[in-house]
Amino acid sequence: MNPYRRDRVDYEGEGLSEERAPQAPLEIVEDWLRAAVERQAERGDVPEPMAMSVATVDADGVPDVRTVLLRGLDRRGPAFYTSNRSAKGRQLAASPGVAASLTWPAMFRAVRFRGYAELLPAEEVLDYFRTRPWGARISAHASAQSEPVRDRATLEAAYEDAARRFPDTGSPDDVPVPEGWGGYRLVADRVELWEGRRSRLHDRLVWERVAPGGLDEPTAWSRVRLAP
Ligand SMILES: Cc1cc2nc3c(=O)[nH]c(=O)nc-3n(C[C@H](O)[C@H](O)[C@H](O)COP(=O)(O)O)c2cc1C
Repeated sequence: MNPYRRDRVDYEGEGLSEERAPQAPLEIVEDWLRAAVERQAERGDVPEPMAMSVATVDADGVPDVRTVLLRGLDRRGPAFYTSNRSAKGRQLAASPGVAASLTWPAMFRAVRFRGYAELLPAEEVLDYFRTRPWGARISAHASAQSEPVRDRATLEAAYEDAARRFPDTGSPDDVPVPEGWGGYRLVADRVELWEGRRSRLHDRLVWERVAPGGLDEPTAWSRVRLAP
């Protein structure tokens, strides 16, 4: 038996109706993120509820994708932190089009964004960097993300070197933000909510931007149901 075809789970999402969906997407996206976090706390079957796949395109127009953590969401869009000099950073600098999705299989739910990426301002980056544990802040110095490293020992030596330069004093300011470390906000023009239903007859509601405005502004969005 082909192992990729063995399991067939019928999705039993509670359903996504136009009546219960707001005219602008922010509120329902926030509700779903909150529900995913609560579900993980209660039942433990949604690990890393903020894990978000982020797709970019390279200079040849070939797509790339990787997982990051959604670390902010407001009327402007979802935000994540990373190295701006990484592969994704270089791709976004050349071509800011970006797509992202969060999937919570245990809840039969997914959220999808399309739009363009803008760099997060330095003060937002600093605010977030200060909340990271000391070791994670040190690793940001030790790792030239997406660059080749000779071996694990080289990486660990770079960590030890950064740890000596910026000792742990217990202060959030003991490690500076590394040059080139930052993040992006996905300014969305399209937001989709997907909920799995019986017999693959799923629900899809899509909000498409029709005017300038935040994810919370009803006049900026037109909503449509798509066939699953
Ligand atoms: C669950 C999970 C969370 C991750 N979170 C982040 C993140 O928030 N920021 C980040 O730069 N990389 C994160 N990574 C690593 C990325 O997937 C990726 O390896 C890294 O960003 C380099 O990607 P790039 O070479 O395409 O730029 C995470 C990986 C996983 C599996």
